[in-house]
Amino acid sequence: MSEPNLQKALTQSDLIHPRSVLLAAIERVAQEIDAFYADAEQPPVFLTVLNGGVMFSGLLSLSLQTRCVFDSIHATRYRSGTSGHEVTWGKWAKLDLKGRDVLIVDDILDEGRTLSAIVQRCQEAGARRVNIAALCAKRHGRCVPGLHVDFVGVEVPDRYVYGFGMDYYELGRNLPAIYALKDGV
Ligand SMILES: O=P(O)(O)OC[C@H]1O[C@H](OP(=O)(O)OP(=O)(O)O)[C@H](O)[C@@H]1O
Ligand code: HPA
Repeated sequence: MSEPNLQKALTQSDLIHPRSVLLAAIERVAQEIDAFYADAEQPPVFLTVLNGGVMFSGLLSLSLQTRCVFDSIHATRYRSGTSGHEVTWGKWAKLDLKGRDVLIVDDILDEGRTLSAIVQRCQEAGARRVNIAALCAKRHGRCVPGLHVDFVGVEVPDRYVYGFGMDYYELGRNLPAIYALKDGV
């Protein structure tokens, strides 16, 4: 493949969700999460999934009333490209998750393999309760059966999406909106 070109990709993409829509969705998700943890006995572990979850995580955390403790992990399946492979682990949480409520915060639910693997590792680490917040969820029928995402910001079409944390060959993560490559690009 030739050198990835973000400007060219943008001409071959559609704007799916502008910043204003995403910020409103994040506010709503924050309220849902606050209601969910209203009776929690201990601060949940707010577990950001690097790299793509960073923008969502930062904005969401600033809108939450819930007192949390913060940690992060890195799991990747797309390895800077646009198609998935097996899950590869970068860093794991520093906090001990045993007996804790864990809120996994990621940018996208696509086929759900990454989030399934993270949930399983949290459970193996002894987490008491594991929940998931995703900025967006892709509309298709290929998601891992049984995976439940508790809090979803917006839906996106079944095309490669980028922006607002998600990359186009590592470019475009700081675009303040979500774009989708047109079919066939
Ligand atoms: O539902 P799935 O099909 O498993 O895909 C979703 C995962 O893919 C993305 O990560 P990616 O591998 O692109 O890593 P990155 O966040 O470091 O870019 C995203 O952040 C999710 O973790
Ligand atoms: O469409 C996508 N865009 C960015 N990252 C992703 N990870 C899974 N699917 C996607």
